[in-house]
Amino acid sequence: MARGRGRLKILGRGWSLSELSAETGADAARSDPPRHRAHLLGVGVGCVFLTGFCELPTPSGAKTMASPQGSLEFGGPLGAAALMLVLPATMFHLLLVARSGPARLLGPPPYLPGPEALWSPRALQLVLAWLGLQAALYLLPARKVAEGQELKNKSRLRYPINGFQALVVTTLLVGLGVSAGLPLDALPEMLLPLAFAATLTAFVFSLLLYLKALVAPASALAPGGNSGNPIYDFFLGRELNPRISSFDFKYFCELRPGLMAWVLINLALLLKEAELRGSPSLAMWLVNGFQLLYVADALWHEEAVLTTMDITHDGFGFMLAFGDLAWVPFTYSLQAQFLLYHPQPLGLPMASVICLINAIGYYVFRGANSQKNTFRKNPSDPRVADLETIPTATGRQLLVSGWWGMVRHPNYLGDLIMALAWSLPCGVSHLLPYFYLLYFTALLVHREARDEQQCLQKYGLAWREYCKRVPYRILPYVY
Ligand SMILES: NC(=O)C1=CN([C@@H]2O[C@H](COP(=O)(O)OP(=O)(O)OC[C@H]3O[C@@H](n4cnc5c(N)ncnc54)[C@H](OP(=O)(O)O)[C@@H]3O)[C@@H](O)[C@H]2O)C=CC1
Ligand SMILES: CC(C)=CCC[C@@H](C)[C@H]1CC=C2C3=C(CC[C@@]21C)[C@@]1(C)CC[C@H](O)C(C)(C)[C@@H]1CC3
Repeated sequence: MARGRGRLKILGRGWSLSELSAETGADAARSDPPRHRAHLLGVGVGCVFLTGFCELPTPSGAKTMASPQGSLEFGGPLGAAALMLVLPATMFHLLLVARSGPARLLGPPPYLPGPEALWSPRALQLVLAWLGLQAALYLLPARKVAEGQELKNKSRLRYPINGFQALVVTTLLVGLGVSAGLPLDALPEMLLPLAFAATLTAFVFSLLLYLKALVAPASALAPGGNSGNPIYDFFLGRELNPRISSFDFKYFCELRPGLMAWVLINLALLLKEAELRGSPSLAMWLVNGFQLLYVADALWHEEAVLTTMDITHDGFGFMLAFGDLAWVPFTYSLQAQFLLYHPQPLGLPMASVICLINAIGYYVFRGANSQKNTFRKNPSDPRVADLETIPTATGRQLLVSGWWGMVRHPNYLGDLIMALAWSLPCGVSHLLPYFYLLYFTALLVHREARDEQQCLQKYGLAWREYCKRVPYRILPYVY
């Protein structure tokens, strides 16, 4: 099947963009008996179980703390262990299925990749070089230094606000690289080994973070993630704001390497499509444009991330390290991956409707997030001073009109509307491009429940009053 200058080659169990017809080592590896890989998986699972479920004593010198909820989140150690296997497995499943002919979300993967298809020293070098570049940009002088929320010891950490600047410099560097012959269009063929290298990096990084937390003072530990169970604590993360000098690992990872890698992968998929079919499709343009807007917006409003529960409440462990470094770039680019292998016709009228849906979603998302951030920074700011509020015993107030009087999480609603707009350009013939919408709904429903729990603890009766005044959580009159 040949179109444009490039060629899509069917590999029987999947699609390859390779121009070479010779069977590569990776291809050959696919015919390995799955028995061997099942054995390896078994050994991996065994290790996790051995180290985590024997209720090992708390590592010497470690300070343990009960979760403020009194119970463990994410299903405790068993849930955490399951998630540590299921999340990477899901990511690899999606990467394999997106390039397969049938592209069935719920079917089996087209083949089980062998070690040769996953492991590539070059991919690991690329991942480490990318992290190094982003770390260097993080250290550049910032236009502003922001203070985080007050910590247990009453101090506040300082954070550089130069994420957008890093995005601009990265764009310039990538542009220069591509015009000098950097083969960005080779990236789509490397997604599997890159995702594996990113997962490995996240795992090793989480291990180092876990060890670092053993010597951290008690005041530096997160409210969750310090149960004493190594599996659970490794997953959730023990230290709240792990740093070396002024370099904050969690803040760095949350916004920069993963989000920027996501749009870079999208761009590589767009370039590859242009090479194969003469020009990128309208659907590919929309997906690239919408997601670039989302990432640029996050970096432009970088300071706002300092009030999210990831920064203020959650420790930095495998969940966030893997989420930031591997899950975001390799699964959030799923729609663009799908479109490269399954081109979808999209007319202008439908494209306009989809743009409108994305614009509505963005309007709600940005409006709600900015209203809360403005209010939290300065309640007498003229843009929010007229809004109705409920006082709380902590001295802080809760908004009960404006966006936050419509539902208790209007920002989630806007985000979900955008998620729908990102899937629609992929048509309705496959469920696969709607994975993000389904996963994101589950993530936000769970996140909303965690946040409610935390707010109830923080604000007590005032929160109950807020729930009475604003009865719906995310979708008015439905949920
Ligand atoms: N794309 C992705 O993968 C993800 C995106 N997101 C997005 O990140 C953004 C941030 O989400 P998240 O950190 O979960 O939570 P929110 O930004 O919704 O923050 C929740 C906090 O806001 C404060 N708050 C709640 N209600 C009120 C009110 N009525 N008045 C004033 N303050 C209130 C409380 O904190 P306090 O009172 O202490 O200020 C509460 O803990 C969202 O837009 C979400 O959609 C989130 C997760 C994943
Ligand atoms: C399934 C899994 C591995 C879970 C880990 C969850 C993480 C992927 C997400 C937790 C909170 C996130 C946020 C964003 C990206 C996804 C993660 C890391 C975010 C940076 C996306 C851009 C937004 O504008 C945001 C800055 C508000 C947002 C913050 C939370």
